[in-house]
This record gives sequence, structure tokens and C-alpha cells, in this order.
Amino acid sequence: MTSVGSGLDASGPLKDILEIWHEHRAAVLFATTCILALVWFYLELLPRNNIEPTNLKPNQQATSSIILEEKIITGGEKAKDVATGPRRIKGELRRTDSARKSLGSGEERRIQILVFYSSLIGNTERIANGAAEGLGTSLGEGYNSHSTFLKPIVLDLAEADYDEYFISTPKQTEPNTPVEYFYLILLPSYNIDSINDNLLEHMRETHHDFRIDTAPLSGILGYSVFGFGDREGWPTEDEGFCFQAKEVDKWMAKLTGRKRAYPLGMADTKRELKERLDEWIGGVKDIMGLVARTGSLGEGVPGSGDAVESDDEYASGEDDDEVLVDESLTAKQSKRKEKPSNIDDVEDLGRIMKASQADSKTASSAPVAVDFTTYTKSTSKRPPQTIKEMVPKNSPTYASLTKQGYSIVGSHSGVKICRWTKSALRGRGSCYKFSFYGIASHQCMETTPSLSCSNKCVFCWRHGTNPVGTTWRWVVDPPELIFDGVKAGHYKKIKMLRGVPGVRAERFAEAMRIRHCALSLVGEPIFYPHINEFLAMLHGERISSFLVCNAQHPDQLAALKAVTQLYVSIDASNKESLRKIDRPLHRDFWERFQRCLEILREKRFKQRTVFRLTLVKGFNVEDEVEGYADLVEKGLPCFVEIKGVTYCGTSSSAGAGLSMANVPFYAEVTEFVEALNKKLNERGLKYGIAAEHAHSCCVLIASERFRVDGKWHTRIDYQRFFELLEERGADGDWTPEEYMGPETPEWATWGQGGFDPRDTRVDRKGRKIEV
Ligand SMILES: Cc1cc2nc3c(=O)[nH]c(=O)nc-3n(C[C@H](O)[C@H](O)[C@H](O)COP(=O)(O)O)c2cc1C
Ligand code: SF4
Repeated sequence: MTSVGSGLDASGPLKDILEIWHEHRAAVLFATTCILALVWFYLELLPRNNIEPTNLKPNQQATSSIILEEKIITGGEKAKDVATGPRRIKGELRRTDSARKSLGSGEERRIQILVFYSSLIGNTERIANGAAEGLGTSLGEGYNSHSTFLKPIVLDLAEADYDEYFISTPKQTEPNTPVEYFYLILLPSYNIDSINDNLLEHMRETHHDFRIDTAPLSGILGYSVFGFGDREGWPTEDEGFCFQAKEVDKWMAKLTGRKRAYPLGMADTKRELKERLDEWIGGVKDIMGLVARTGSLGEGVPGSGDAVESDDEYASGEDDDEVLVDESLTAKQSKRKEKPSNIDDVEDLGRIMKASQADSKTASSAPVAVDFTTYTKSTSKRPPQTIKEMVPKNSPTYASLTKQGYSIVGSHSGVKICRWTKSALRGRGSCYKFSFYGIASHQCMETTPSLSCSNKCVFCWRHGTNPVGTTWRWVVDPPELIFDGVKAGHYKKIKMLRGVPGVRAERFAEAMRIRHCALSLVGEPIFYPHINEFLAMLHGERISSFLVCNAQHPDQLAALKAVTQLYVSIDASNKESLRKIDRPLHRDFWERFQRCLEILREKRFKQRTVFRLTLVKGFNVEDEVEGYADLVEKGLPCFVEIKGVTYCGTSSSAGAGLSMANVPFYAEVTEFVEALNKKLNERGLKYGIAAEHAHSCCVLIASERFRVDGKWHTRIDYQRFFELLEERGADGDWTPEEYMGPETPEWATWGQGGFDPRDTRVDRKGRKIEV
């Protein structure tokens, strides 16, 4: 037996131990090292993990590191620098109250509202004090345990130190209890020298001072401005109404790096003060609630509160009704062959709906899909098919649509904010439907309960991403889910526009109540099996319905109940042209189209019916006036909207062969309209050119039924429409004349251009255009 290095002879238990040591020396050393490493790891890192919240803001993080150094107590002494090696912790970990609050919840915050005002006559001073008191009372009640609103402080801009408040974020008085600041600025305008000029000068200089950050107030939580003015002396914003509040709002956006938390509010102090102020204060309180709950001002769209006051959305070209040339159409797409699909009875629709509603996720018991490809009925039976979602979350279609700004609701519906809604929120004009029918664009929701369509129109601006199909072969979502979802999606997007330059508090508040619904987004709304239930929900909340269909689903059109205004798209005047331009999937598309016109004719004394013509030069304009007159004679719609196609592409539409050359000039549209109107009159049809919206390249021909004492009445009495619905039900009998609105405003009538004089017309870069 050999000795163990020491030269000692070993025997008995000692010998056993030594033998084991020899055999397992490496393993034992490794285990010991691991245990020591774990102990070090525990002692060194655990305390820090406990007290360093990862999601704190920079100033909070700074505070936490101060706390780390000062408050970890080792036997009554301050801890040594953590980098010097493992620490031995004795005794308890103690923290100050504020640190405990701040770190225990991870989100404790103290918010200080500063109410700035200027006042020559004294009104604004009184209002500022009242507002601060009101806010103090309601916010003092607290939104949750993690936020404390300190009593608002009122500051007179004539006395406040600009260097303290407008050159950088106000200094923290107690570093261990950081405070976040929220600025409210109440400002009357004066066209004489006043303290406002000093403030504006100071803001301008600060922003341009190369020694100072261009956004030195970016550390504040947010701001909002309210302006006071007098419309008697300064009737419009262009004439100086609240001009200094507008300026301050703009400079604050720059200095804070887009932290406009709520839109600029404005009031004529002699007329609408209380209403506007309450509205604005209510909005500010909501934002405070949001901050308290979530710790942030919420999401904003790109450009929201943009310091350069951008108008980027004008370049996006999005719009429900502006039909845009789709640059993404490719030769490949246009040549794509349609797969032969099943032909079944329309009655099967009911079966599909029931089955898919019963269990939308159980695909195995799926009924036979409905095929609308051929309008004639067939009795052939098809094997059961699997029901899928139309736009599954993981599909490229979903990704593409959401990228384009659609919110997908459920599995086949969508909602999107149209560019006119944004435009109206900013006082830059509503869409032509305002001029013609009185729809306020900022109160309009654009949605569809079916993202699928059965055409592939050459001018469709949906970038070829919407699903197409002739059959409803997808899961059917219940109408309640869609209704709640689209409203929530719409409101969410409106809220995101709160910081966009030019959005006015008044219109923003109005926009939080949807009054109109344009069912004309991508897809075909009447494709949705529960369209009537969905419409009833809209009407139940007094939301008007403007439903556009593609004249390819006659049975659904016939079964459609009351809508406020019913459209069919008339994209061509003859079969060949329609095939070329709409590229329909249905083989019997022309028969379907004709049948839809007949149905519209039948409905014309019950509903406001509209033909929508989209003119594409080289496709459906030349030599087609006669053909369109035939169609109007057949359908006898209440109105004919004629619109020039709009181009948004940067490259040519190779597949469809479209380019800017296909976009008619407004003069060409008006020439066409005059020719069509003449043809109609020659045939003894009583129509006339009623209104126009040159900005949208759109003109309205109306039936003389809507001309009273020589004046056009193309607008709608929405109130009366809902009364009729409530009195007589969705199948009830009434005529469109019964809810005919007041006279079409002079500025909207033919020859006047159609731009609301109360709005400001701007170009794509936001520069003012003289109308
Ligand atoms: C000399 C003078 C000039 C004014 N200039 C404007 C103006 O350019 N634009 C505007 O909207 N209101 C203007 N106003 C209206 C005031 O902004 C409005 O009356 C405001 O409520 C006054 O607030 P104060 O009482 O706090 O000073 C002016 C008022 C005065 C007396
Ligand atoms: S009707 Fe509504 S959705 Fe359509 S363009 Fe006007 S505002 Fe937009």
C-alpha cells in the first residue's frame, strides 16, 4: 500500500477517507468551488436585484443608485463601493420611506401640475385659480396608490422666472422624492404688447440657442395649452383668434420634444367659455388618469406633437373614398388564374353561420361553403370543408393590413382612421360627404365587417392585400364582437391623434362620439352574413350607415334592411369594360350587376340610393357616357357621385397598366358630368348637377326629388332618420324624402368649389392654400 504523499502510514477510517479523496479529488474540488461561487453570487447580486427597478425613468434611476449607496447598512456604516468585491451583509436592509415607496411599488410617482397664466384684465387669472382648485380636488382623490398628485401650483407668467421653468425642467427640490411636472398654460391673446410677447420671444430664443438643447423641456411629463379670445374682434383663427395660444402651443411642442398631452383648447370668452373649458379640463383629467394608471401619456401616431409640425399623413394617401391607383398590382397578379370553386345553394349560408357560431374553433364539423360564383342555383352536394379564419393573426395578410394602419377585429373585420378624419380634427376640411350630406369627418368611423371581396379592381388602393373570394368559407364572428371591436379600435386611434399639431380640443372631444359609419373600407360589407344585425347595432347607438357594395351579391342586397344611404359602385358602363376594370371573380358578374341595379331601383322609394362612379381615364370614361346614362335609367338612383380616380403610387401599375396618365383632371371630370347630365335630361330623366367638392375631384348629380323650390337638399336629417327607424322598424316603410335634410350650403353647390369656408385649406406640406 502506498502512502498518501505525507509519508505517513494510514489505516482504518483515515485510510478509507484518504482513498476516497484520491479517487474523487477533482470532483470534490469542483463541488467546493461551485458552492463558494454560489454563495458569492448570492451575497453580491441579490440585494441589487431587489432594489433596482429596471423600468424607471432616468431621474428615478439616478435616485435609486443614490439609495443603493446610502441605504445599505453594514453594521451601522455605509457600504463600500460595490465594485470592490463580495460584501458581507449583517443586519437588516433598511430604506427611507420614500425609497420604500418608490422601490416597493416600482412605479410610485409624484406629479406636480403647474398652471401658468397671463392676464391683463383679470379673467384668466380667476379662471386659472379655479381650474387649479378643481383639478386639485378631483386629482387629489387619486387614481391609484402608485401616483400622488401634488396640489397644483398657479404661476403668473408676468412674475414667473422663465429660466426656471422654460429653459430646463424645473429643479428637483428633494432629490430623494422626485417630482414630475405637467404644464398647463392658460393664455389670452393680445394684439398689443403684453407679457405674452416676452414669453414667446423667450421660447423662440431658447429653441434656437445653440448652447441649449433644442428640446430642453423634454423632461416634463407633458403639457397642454388653452387659449382665450374674442370672436367679436377676431372672428377666425386666420384673423387672429387666440393666435398667441396657438403660438405657445407650437413652441411648447418644440421645447418639450412633442409632449403635447392634450389638444389645444380655445374659447371665445364671451360666448362659449364654460363649455369649451369644461371639455378641455375634462380631457386633461382623463390624461392625468392615464398617467396615473399607466405611467405614460399613451401611444401617439408618428408625427404626434411633431416639433416640426409635420403633415406627413397627407402623403400617405389613405382615404376610404379616394380610390387610389394601386402600385403593387403586378402582371403576376393580373394573370393569376382563379381556381374553380364549389357551387352550392345560397340557403347554405344559414347553415354555415349557425355552425361556425356554435363553435368557430371546431373546424371538423364545418358545413359546405356558399359559392356565389354562379348566380343560378345548384343542387349538387359537396364534401364538407374546413372552416378557417379569413385573416388569421399569423397570416401575411394580417401583417400587411396592420402595417397599413388597419386594426383587425376578430377574424374578418377591420377599422381604420381615414385621412379626412384626421384632416377634420385639425380644422383642415372634411371629405366631400360633409359638403354633400353633412357628415362631419372627425365623427366618422370607417370600417368593414368583411375584409374579403369578390373583385380585384384595377384601381383598388388596398395594395392587393385583402383576401378575395366568391364564397363565405370562413369562421363567422358574432356582430357584437365586431361592433365593440371596431368602436374600440376607432377610439383608440383617435386618442392617438391627441398630440398631433393642429388638433383642436373641441373637435377632439366631439370625435369621441362616433356619429357616422362608412362601411366602405377594404372588402365587401354585405358579404358578412350578419350585416343586418350589425347595422341594427350602429343605428341603436344613433350612428348613421353609409354602405357601399360592389353590385355582385344581389341576394344579400335584396335582403339588406334600412341603411342611411345605400351605394353601389358602378365602375364601368358595359360588360367588357367592367370585366377589365373590376376583374370580378364571379363568372356571371354582369348578370349579378344588372340584378343589383334592378334591386336598387326597387329600393329607391325606401332608401337613399347612390351610384358611385370612379372615372379612370383610358378605362371607363371615353365614349361611355351613353352607357352610364343607360345604367342610371335602369337603376334610377337618388344620387350619382362621380369621382376621378386618385393616384398614390410611385411606380407604375405594371399589371393593370395604370399610371398618373389615368387620373383625370378635375376639368375632365366636370366635362364628363355635364355630358352625363345632358344625356339624362335628353331622355327626360329628372336629374341635375347639385354639388361639388373640387378638392376630392368629386361631383354630385341628384334626382330632382331632392330639389325643393329650386334649392338642392342633398343633406340628411339624421335625427329624423333614427326617429323613422325607431317608429317603423328596419323593414318599415318610409321614403328618402322623409329624412331629407336642410338646403345644401351655398359653398357646396355646383360652381362654388365645395370647400367649407370655416376650414383652412392646406397643401401636403401644411402650407395654406387660398381657396
Ligand atoms: C387690447 C386687447 C387686445 C386683444 N387682442 C385679441 C386678439 O388678438 N385675439 C383674440 O382672440 N382676442 C383678443 N383680445 C381678447 C382677449 O384675449 C380676451 O378678452 C381675454 O379673455 C382677456 O383675458 P384677461 O381678462 O385675462 O386679460 C384682446 C383684448 C384686448 C383688451
Ligand atoms: S365618409 Fe368617413 S370614412 Fe369616408 S372619407 Fe369621409 S370621413 Fe372618411
